[in-house]
Amino acid sequence: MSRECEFLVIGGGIAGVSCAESLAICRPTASILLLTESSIVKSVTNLVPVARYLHKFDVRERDVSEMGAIIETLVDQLDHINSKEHWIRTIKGVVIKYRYLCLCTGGVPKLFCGQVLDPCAFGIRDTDSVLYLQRKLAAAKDVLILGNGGIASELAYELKDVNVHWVVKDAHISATFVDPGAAEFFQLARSELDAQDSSPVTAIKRMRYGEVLPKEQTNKHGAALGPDWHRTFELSGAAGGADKRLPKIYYKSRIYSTLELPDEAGYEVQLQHEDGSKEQLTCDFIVSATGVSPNTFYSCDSKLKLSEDGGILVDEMMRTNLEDVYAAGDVCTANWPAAMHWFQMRLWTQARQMGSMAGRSMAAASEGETVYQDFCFELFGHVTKLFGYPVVLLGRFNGQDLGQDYEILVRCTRNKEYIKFVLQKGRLRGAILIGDTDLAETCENLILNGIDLEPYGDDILNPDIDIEDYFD
Ligand SMILES: Cc1cc2nc3c(=O)[nH]c(=O)nc-3n(C[C@H](O)[C@H](O)[C@H](O)COP(=O)(O)OP(=O)(O)OC[C@H]3O[C@@H](n4cnc5c(N)ncnc54)[C@H](O)[C@@H]3O)c2cc1C
Ligand SMILES: NC(=O)C1=CN([C@@H]2O[C@H](COP(=O)(O)OP(=O)(O)OC[C@H]3O[C@@H](n4cnc5c(N)ncnc54)[C@H](OP(=O)(O)O)[C@@H]3O)[C@@H](O)[C@H]2O)C=CC1
Repeated sequence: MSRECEFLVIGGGIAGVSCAESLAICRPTASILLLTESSIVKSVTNLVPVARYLHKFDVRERDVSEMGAIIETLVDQLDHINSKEHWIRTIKGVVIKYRYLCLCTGGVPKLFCGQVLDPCAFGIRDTDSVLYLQRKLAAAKDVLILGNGGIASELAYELKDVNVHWVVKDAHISATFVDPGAAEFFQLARSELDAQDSSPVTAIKRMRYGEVLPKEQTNKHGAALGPDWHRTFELSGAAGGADKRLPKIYYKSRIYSTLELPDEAGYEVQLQHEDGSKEQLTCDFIVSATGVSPNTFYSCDSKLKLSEDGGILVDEMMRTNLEDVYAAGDVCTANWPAAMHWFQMRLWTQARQMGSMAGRSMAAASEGETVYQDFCFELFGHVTKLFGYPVVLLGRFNGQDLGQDYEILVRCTRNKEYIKFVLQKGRLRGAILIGDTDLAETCENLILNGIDLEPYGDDILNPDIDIEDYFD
């Protein structure tokens, strides 16, 4: 069987859907085909500006058949690309000729034990993997969570009726997103508010995953989960007792070895601490929340250039090294001269921005027009929720790539807000805003305009001075 289209987009995650939607806007009469493994696709909805270039949005799950009249869809799996002759073949043997191809095949969990299937460890990516976690949890008393990023930070405090052993290689929690000060702010808030038996009151309304649960037969290899996914699933263990316990955190530690115990008694895990000492614990299983590897499990007639992290290298127009082949989202690695305030992180926002950029870029190429890179790639911005608090991360919020040559200014009000400014030569280079600070737009302006803040000294974060009025 064979098909033909002008634009072929692979992947029904945020990147693929944003790419197809942007093509449908730019080239409404062209034939656009979205090929995806799972019949549930994700798209952005309720886009709300938090600042001029920073948005928060919900992610909607819908059946691929609801994609609209302009975008054709096919549920199947990409198997092989023939870039010279401009066709691909799917696992089911369908050959699709294309003029332009965009690869948005996302990522897979990067396990600490490599990609080898290990019965004691698994990662979380899609609905399937959470259902697996749920089943394992039902009989578990002790769970080890390895990693210090988004998933570990969410899971460590969300599991109920189970002893959580959280192993992090840093000296503080949630190191991917925050600094030690903010980590302490979260931990204090968590223990104090848990003790009062109330959660921090923050209501960012977002769609919860599973509101549209994939049908059993189409459930495999779906797109990545996202905000609030853990609230949709009952994640309770079998330890009984107190409903929620604080996790036991092992700082500056790594897994040294694992050993399966007889009679399904779980695993004996040896941790190695930074000082070389070892510690032993027993757990039922390990959640390896140790990052993402780009998903490029398909063959190609010519070599796709990959970066060290396995991502498909793309230029500022989202073009790969192969003619008329583009890539976007978690599967790609940005390979253009980075703007002063932007860097890549595998996040929803960037999957959406890259997908849209790829769509615009392919549409322009098809009409012989020139487009320029979107302004969103000038400034890193991430809006999320951690430990119940709204979090905005801007620019080089943790001093990324600034070496030692920067200062930080912090304002913290216990259980309410944590504000950190990263300043270099008097200019704001990044910010962490936790709580309802209303400072996102001001910080965005200060970073982009590069205003010299030296004359204001520490007053810049003086609670009695309204810096919003000062600079807006
Ligand atoms: C548990 C979890 C929580 C997260 N929370 C947040 C958050 O709060 N905020 C945030 O910004 N980011 C979050 N992320 C990250 C975010 O979800 C991803 O960065 C984003 O979804 C990536 O989108 P994508 O379209 O590139 O990839 P994916 O969402 O992985 O989509 C890839 C698509 O490609 C399809 N596919 C793969 N291979 C093939 C093939 N060979 N043939 C056909 N189709 C194929 C898949 O079925 C899927 O539809 C979270 C991730 C996880 C796992
Ligand atoms: N709220 C949000 O925005 C959320 C975002 N996500 C996103 O989903 C994706 C997957 O999340 P996640 O798996 O948490 O990935 P992250 O990239 O967020 O975090 C991975 C963590 O694991 C650490 N790590 C890597 N390898 C090892 C190892 N062998 N042993 C111990 N620690 C290790 C990393 O340290 P180091 O960085 O030093 O290598 C890092 O702290 C990410 O793109 C993440 O950004 C997920 C959940 C929530």
